[in-house]
Amino acid sequence: MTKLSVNINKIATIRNARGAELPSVTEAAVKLQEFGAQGITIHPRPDQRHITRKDVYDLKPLVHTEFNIEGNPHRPFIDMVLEVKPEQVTFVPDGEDAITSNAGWDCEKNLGFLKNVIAEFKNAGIRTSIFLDPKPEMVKFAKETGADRIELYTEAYATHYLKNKEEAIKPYIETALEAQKYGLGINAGHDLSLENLKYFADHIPNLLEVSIGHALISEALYMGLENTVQAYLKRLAKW
Ligand SMILES: CC(=O)[C@@H](O)[C@H](O)COP(=O)(O)O
Ligand SMILES: NCC(=O)COP(=O)(O)O
Repeated sequence: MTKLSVNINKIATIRNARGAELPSVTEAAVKLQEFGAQGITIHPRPDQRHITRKDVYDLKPLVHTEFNIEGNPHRPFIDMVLEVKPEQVTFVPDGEDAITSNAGWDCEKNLGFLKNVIAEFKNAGIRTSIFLDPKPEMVKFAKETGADRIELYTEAYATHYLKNKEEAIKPYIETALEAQKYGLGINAGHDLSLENLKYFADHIPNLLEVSIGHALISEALYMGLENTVQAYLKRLAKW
């Protein structure tokens, strides 16, 4: 089964436009779980442009599904996540000024760094995942870091899906098979949508979790959050 973890960054983006509590990030997390979301993902960025540090702490007691915190493991991020103790932390090598995440890790170059960081989270009993481009040759280094899972960075798949979905999915299947060989769990995310999700989920073996935010929250403007979550769950169903 592939779990749907809803990324609520965009709820915080709208809230922050007015600086008050509308819409409420915590209420959205509660409702999304009622509507069937099997996890809540947040990606607090150093400039707190959407999710704030306060949100991270406020959400913790309200997420009874799976709490996934994503981010670049700088010291303040590491300390905060160790204190909050989510079920999963996902490391993303994003620059502070990046509009959104735009690359996976070079695990070979950053091997020592990632090993140390992952060891800290292992000691705390928090599952670790590392954001990875669809490059099969990177998987063996991802394994060496000690991570439990990889998160496939699906931006390239989403971009090329409409032009040639068979070609677009190929490197993802190859990377997933390599990850399976090394005993790594497989997550995926970035720009997945109602349109492109089913094909992805049907072709990636043992896809454990997708985290989806931008498209899901956008689609919910027209369909409502409950209908949208249900529509995503249907795309992931295997019957
Ligand atoms: C790692 C990833 O792909 C998502 O977390 C994405 O980066 C969302 O972040 P933003 O909402 O800041 O674009
Ligand atoms: N890890 C990916 C994520 O959380 C959501 O990415 P997006 O759907 O907002 O592009």
